[in-house]
Amino acid sequence: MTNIKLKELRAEIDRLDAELLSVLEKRIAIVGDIAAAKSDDGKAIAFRPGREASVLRNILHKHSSKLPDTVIAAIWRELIAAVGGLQKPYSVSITAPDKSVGYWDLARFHFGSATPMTLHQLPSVVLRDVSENPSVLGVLPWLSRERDTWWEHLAQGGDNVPKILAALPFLDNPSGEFEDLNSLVIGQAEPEPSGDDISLIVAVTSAEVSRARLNEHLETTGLNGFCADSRSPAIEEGDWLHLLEIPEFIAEDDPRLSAFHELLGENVIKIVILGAYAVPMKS
Ligand SMILES: O=C(O)C(=O)C[C@]1(C(=O)O)C=C[C@@H](O)C=C1
Repeated sequence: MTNIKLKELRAEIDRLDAELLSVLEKRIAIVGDIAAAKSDDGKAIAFRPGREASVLRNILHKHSSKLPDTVIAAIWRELIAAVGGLQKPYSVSITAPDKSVGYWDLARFHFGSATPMTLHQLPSVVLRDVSENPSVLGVLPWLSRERDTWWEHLAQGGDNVPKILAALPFLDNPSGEFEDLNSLVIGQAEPEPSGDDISLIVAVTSAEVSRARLNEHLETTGLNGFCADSRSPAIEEGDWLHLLEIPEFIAEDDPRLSAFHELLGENVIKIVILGAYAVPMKS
C-alpha cells in the first residue's frame, strides 16, 4: 500500500471518528432530559436493568461488523453504565470469595471504567452496603455456589431488603479467563421486565416440602418453573426455604402466585419474589 493511500484512509478514519464522537455526544446530551423524565420516580439510582438488556440485545442483533460481539457489548456497556452515573451517581460493592480478579472483571465489564467499585470477601458486607445505601449496587456469586446463603437474607422481604436485578455476565466472553463465573446484581430497586427474563422466588414453609411436590404445584399453577434449592432450618422449629426459578418475569400480583400459595396449604408462611434478571446472551 502506498503512503498516499494510507494517508487517505487515515483521513477517512479521522472524519468518521469526528462523526462518531458527534453522535455519541448527542446520545449523552439527552441524559439531562432522561433524568428529568424520571425525576418523580423516587428512585436513588438511574439503573434500569430491563431497558439496558433490551438495548444490548437490539445492538448485538443489528451489528454486522467483523468485531467480536464482546467488543460491541463493551462499548455499549461503558456508555450505558456512565450515562446511568451521570443521572445519579452510584457505586458497586462486590463479593469475591475466591478468584477475585474474575468477579472484579465481570463487574468492571458491566459497570464500565468510571463507576466506583469496592471488593469484599464476605457477602454479608455487600448485603450491608446495599441495604444501608440505596445508591449502591451489590454483585454476589451465583446462588447455587454451595456455601453462599446470601439469598436467604433477601427472602426476609420488606423495606430496604435488596432485590435481584440482573445477572452477570450478560454476554459470555469465550476468550475470558474466568468464564465459568456468574454473579447476580442486587439493589434497592424494583426488578423490571426486559422481554426475556428469569424470576427467582422463595417459598418459606414451616415444614419440609419435597422438590417433587413443589415442582408439581408450579406446573399445576402454570408457573413452569422448578425448585432449584431447598434449605432446611438452621435451628429447630425454624423455617424451610425453597428457591424457585421461573422462566419469565413474575409481578407481585400475578394470580398464579396466590394459586401456588393455596396449593401449598397451611405449611406456607410466605412467598417472596427475590427479583428477576434478563436472560444472558450467548456470543
Ligand atoms: O433509558 C434509560 O432509563 C436511561 O437512563 C438510558 C440508559 C442508556 O444509556 O441507554 C442508561 C441507564 C439505564 O440503566 C438504562 C438505559
